[in-house]
Amino acid sequence: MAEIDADAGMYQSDAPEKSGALGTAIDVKEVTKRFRNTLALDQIDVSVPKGKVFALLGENGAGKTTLIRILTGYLRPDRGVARVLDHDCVAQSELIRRRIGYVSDSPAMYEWMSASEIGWFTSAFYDDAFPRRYSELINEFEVPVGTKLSALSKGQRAKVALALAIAHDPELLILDEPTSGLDPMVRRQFLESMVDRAAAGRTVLLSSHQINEVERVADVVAILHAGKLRLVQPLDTLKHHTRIVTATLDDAHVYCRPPRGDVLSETISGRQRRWVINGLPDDWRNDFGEEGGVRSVDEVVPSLEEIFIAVCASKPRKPDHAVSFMREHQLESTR
Ligand SMILES: Nc1ncnc2c1ncn2[C@@H]1O[C@H](COP(=O)(O)OP(=O)(O)OP(=O)(O)O)[C@@H](O)[C@H]1O
Repeated sequence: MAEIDADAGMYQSDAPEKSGALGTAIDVKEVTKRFRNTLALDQIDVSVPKGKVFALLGENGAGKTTLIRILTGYLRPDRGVARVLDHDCVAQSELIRRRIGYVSDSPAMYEWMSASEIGWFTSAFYDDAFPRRYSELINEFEVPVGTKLSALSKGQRAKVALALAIAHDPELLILDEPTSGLDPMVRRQFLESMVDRAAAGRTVLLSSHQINEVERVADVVAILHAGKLRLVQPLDTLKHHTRIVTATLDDAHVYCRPPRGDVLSETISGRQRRWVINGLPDDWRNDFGEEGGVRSVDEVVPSLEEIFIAVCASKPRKPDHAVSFMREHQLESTR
């Protein structure tokens, strides 16, 4: 059972123990981070259930890397609490880094080592199975093992960073733009392996600009916009309950109220009104039943990219209009 907190507009669960059968991998409460004049993160509240591929989307500068750096203990929040695998991200960052796999958007590695040497070096920090898994991954990715990292291509280096992050079979894998630099075949292979990881109960946090790829693999999607978390929803729910509704009016100058639901964006063009609406009720057409001057209405299923653009193109709204937030991955209406 869950309900909407009318003041905060956020989805609140009254049964946190039910938040995913496997528990919670990431729990962030009211996290705020400022760099001088930039509010990089503004009261972020999010919880990621274990066993899910969680995609973090946002424009350049939205705050994705800042959030990831807080989760991995490389940055302290100014306010709020972040926990990963039940450890505090400030006080227990060492523990967290042992238990997770992390690939940053610009992985720093010992350039003078070869792929096999860096695998051997890193294996000292992990279990006995690390060298075997690392070597399997490196072979699968077809990375030359004896060449110095400095002499590898960008894509080959990305593959080494990924193999190092995955080889200890972490409970949580955090990836900041993981597929940039990878060729299409490896990208596909890699993303499919993320789905397999989630099916095996592992959790994956994926920050990416490749929205079409995210759409193929994510269970839950979060959209950050200008430091605010604007939307968190299971992808199925988001796609099932978000529509582009277009109304054609008799007169271009008449006001037309949008149908019920959370209006992510509104576009006015001559006699046409176009809304991207999350949480559109099935009987939305009734909203225009008694409306004079509406000639026709139509609905289209948007792609994730269209939803993303609608969220990011609209002006930031106050928290009381924030789209539903889930603490368990079951669908609950936001209305
Ligand atoms: N160390 C820093 N010092 C000052 N400002 C910073 C610092 N790190 C991040 N910022 C600012 O915080 C905001 C969020 O940056 P962040 O790197 O988290 O965005 P992002 O969503 O990861 O962007 P991108 O998709 O371009 O990687 C930006 O305005 C950025 O300029």
